[in-house]
Amino acid sequence: MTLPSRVKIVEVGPRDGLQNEKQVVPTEVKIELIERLAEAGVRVIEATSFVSPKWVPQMGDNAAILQGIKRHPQTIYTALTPNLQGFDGAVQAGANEVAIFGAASESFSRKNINCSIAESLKRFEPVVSAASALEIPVRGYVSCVVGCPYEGAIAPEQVASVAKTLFDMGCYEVSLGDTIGVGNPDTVRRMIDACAKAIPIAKLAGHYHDTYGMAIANIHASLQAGMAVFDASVAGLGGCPYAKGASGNVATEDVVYLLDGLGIETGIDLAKLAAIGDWISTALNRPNGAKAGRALCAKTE
Ligand SMILES: CC(C)(COP(=O)([O-])OP(=O)([O-])OC[C@H]1O[C@@H](n2cnc3c(N)ncnc32)[C@H](O)[C@@H]1OP(=O)([O-])[O-])[C@@H](O)C(=O)NCCC(=O)NCCSC(=O)C[C@@](C)(O)CC(=O)[O-]
Repeated sequence: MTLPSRVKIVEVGPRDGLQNEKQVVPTEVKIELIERLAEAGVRVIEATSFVSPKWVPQMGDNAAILQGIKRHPQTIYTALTPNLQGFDGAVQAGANEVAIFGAASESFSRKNINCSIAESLKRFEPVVSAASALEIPVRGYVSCVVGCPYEGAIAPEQVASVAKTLFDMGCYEVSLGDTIGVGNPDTVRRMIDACAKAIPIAKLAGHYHDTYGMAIANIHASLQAGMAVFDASVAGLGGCPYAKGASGNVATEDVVYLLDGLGIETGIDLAKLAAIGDWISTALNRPNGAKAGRALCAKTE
């Protein structure tokens, strides 16, 4: 299979990355992060989530973020919305796009959004209808697409079934989340192949956490399967509250380095991205999780 000539990167650092930070990250820092990412050429940024602040206090400043950012005219600013309450908040604050998030594991669904998979899918229906009435695109997520911290291995057919339900409901794209980063090129490829039987591969995205250092290899395997949309987090921000020692999403710098090397366009300026990763890591007082970012910054010191 020939690799795609262009890949869409969905930057999830401001949401998926920061939601796990123990310390409260000042709203101004989040806003600066989002603005700098857009300035570096990132065209889709998951800026925040409209979830219960009791569940995820770090995202409690969601409206202030969306209302406070200086917007780049070509960048889409998205937000997670688990229900109508979240959707209404996101729309009022000016989200260009929203995302609903389900799981392929019953136990994870209950821990994450306090309901079964079937209940979650029912709860998403009115969100998709309301979004469709306002012509707001909806993205779908499926978590635990390879493994679950509570249930172990997850069958590819189970992932495909949830992904297809989200797609049929009206999600324009379904992002497949290896939430705890246990996938390898083989298991990820089998999972993608099962999903691609149900949904066109062009409508699927890869969302790989890098807990065991497999994310870049999984992205390469996904490119070979024909996937051309990947979620990533600058500086590899994030972690998983359900897996001890888990690291965050694959670092955006590492993904762009790979794609640049393969001659695949992203529109993102890698040098600027590396500088952002260095800055946010310092601001959060945490190690920079981007290997390519660290190497590039070391060269300019
Ligand atoms: C889904 C709920 C809300 C259900 O939570 P619940 O407690 O079952 O909800 P409820 O409807 O019974 O409401 C309880 C309270 O929450 C409030 N509430 C209800 N909805 C909202 C809302 N939208 N915004 C703000 N507040 C809300 C509601 O108003 C009420 O407030 P009270 O009357 O007690 O004061 C909760 O479980 C929740 O917020 N979960 C969020 C979990 C989360 O954000 N997880 C991380 C994101 S998913 C992820 O990271 C995976 C992903 C996407 O990256 C892919 C991957 O890597 O796998």
